[in-house]
Amino acid sequence: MYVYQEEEIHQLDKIAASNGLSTNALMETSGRSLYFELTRLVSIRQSILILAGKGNNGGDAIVLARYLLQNGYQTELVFPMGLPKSEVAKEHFRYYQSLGFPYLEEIPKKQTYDVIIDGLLGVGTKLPLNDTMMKIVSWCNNQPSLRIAIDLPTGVVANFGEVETAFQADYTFSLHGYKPSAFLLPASAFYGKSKVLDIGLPHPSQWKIWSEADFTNTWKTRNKDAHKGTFGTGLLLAGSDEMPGSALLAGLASMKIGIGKLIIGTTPFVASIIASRLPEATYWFNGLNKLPNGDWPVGVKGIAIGPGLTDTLLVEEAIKKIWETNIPVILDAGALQKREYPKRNAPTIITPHPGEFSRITGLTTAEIQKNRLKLASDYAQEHQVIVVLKGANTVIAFPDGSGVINITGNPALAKGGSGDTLAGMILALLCMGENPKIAVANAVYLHGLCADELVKTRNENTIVASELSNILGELIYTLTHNIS
Ligand SMILES: NC(=O)C1=CN([C@@H]2O[C@H](COP(=O)(O)OP(=O)(O)OC[C@H]3O[C@@H](n4cnc5c(N)ncnc54)[C@H](O)[C@@H]3O)[C@@H](O)[C@H]2O)[C@H](O)CC1
Ligand SMILES: [K+]
Repeated sequence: MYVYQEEEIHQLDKIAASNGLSTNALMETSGRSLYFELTRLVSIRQSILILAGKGNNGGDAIVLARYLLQNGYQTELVFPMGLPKSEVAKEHFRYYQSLGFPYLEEIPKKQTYDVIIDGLLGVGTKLPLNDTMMKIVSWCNNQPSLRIAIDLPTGVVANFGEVETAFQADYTFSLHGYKPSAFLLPASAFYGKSKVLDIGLPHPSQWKIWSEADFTNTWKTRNKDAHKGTFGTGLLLAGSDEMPGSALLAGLASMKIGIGKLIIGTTPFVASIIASRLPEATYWFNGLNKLPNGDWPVGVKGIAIGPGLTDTLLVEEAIKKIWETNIPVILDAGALQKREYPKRNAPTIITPHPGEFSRITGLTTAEIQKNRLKLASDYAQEHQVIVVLKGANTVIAFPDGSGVINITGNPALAKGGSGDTLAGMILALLCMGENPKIAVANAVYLHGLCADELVKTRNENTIVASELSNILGELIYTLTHNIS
């Protein structure tokens, strides 16, 4: 499941056309795929209104209308913005007319329809919508009909989350791949259920949705001759006297996901509180104070620093020392500041929520939320770090420009401690020897999936972060017990 920005779709069409697969052919495939998808939702007795715009989104709608009419569906094709203007849509319109099929230029508003198809605007949308378009969209949204959007709901742009008014779709059938706005609020709320239709183009996209198959294909089972050293030693610098639980939550998550050995660098007070709940970890008293002197526990394969840490000066001193090593590091919570990152031969992973990303970048959270993919990706490439931008549909951007969108998770995660848990999960998978991209993607995926599993039987308000780690075992078992 890949994600494409507007420019990438236009580029792919151009390349296909110059190599012999015309846009006309792609439009035919799009309309035909839409027809087959639609017949799974709509019966032949239902009335269908198809709204076609002047561009290629309207062209897809014309092809769809032809297939529906050829197969006996009660279909009305309307061009409320005027007749097709794009050359390819014109070609399909000519063919449509040659078959004697009818069309209208105004919506017959006295009638109601079982289904309304939105083929008004697609990836060529420029906001704002003009008045006529606004009125049409509002009219559609007030109809009792099932609403289906072609490629994206009119009023939503492909790349960003901004929306004023948009077609409120029940279903959106996206062509070739998802568009970023399907994962960016408020736009994503207009998509309804979305599904990608294959139209025969290749997939050069660097951005994908992390799926269950991605998880199961990459999850490694433990070898029979494994010992605790096989699964790495992690150093967790976390927890302060005011926030002792952060160290516990991150530590629990690390151990329950499978790390071999965990050393928690924290205060004696925090250790005395949490050790009885996490006796499997070892404790390095005042590790944060000792680290700047170069006093290291041996054999550490990964470091997470920040959960529950408040002493910024101490954290910064520790980070300076960490920069001298080639140990993978996760900077979370109290370790997230505006900073430069030195060149190292090990991944640096930052895990900000939008507020923290705002602190790091100087952008407002509203700016960040509208454009999460691009901003995370720009930062990752500029600073050569892995950015885990948390929130609904966590975005993971890699330094090479590629990225992953996670679609597991729900509002149960909007609670203190869930970030600590995620940091612990990432630390463990890194230490267990996983490739950093996969480690981060799988940790984010599992973290969300734990919450999805819990809300199957529980109210989302009532779930606390430690419960995520508690169900990891069963969840991973269910996902992987068929893997040989
Ligand atoms: N590879 C693929 O995925 C394919 C997708 N196809 C479909 O083509 C559209 C994109 O078509 P394009 O002609 O580039 O853009 P649109 O149809 O979205 O609209 C362009 C048209 O609309 C005018 N316009 C833009 N904004 C507004 C506005 N706010 N108000 C009024 N009018 C507006 C603009 O000036 C143009 O005239 C894609 O989404 C798919 O549906 C193809 O089938 C080929 C393969
Ligand atoms: K549309």
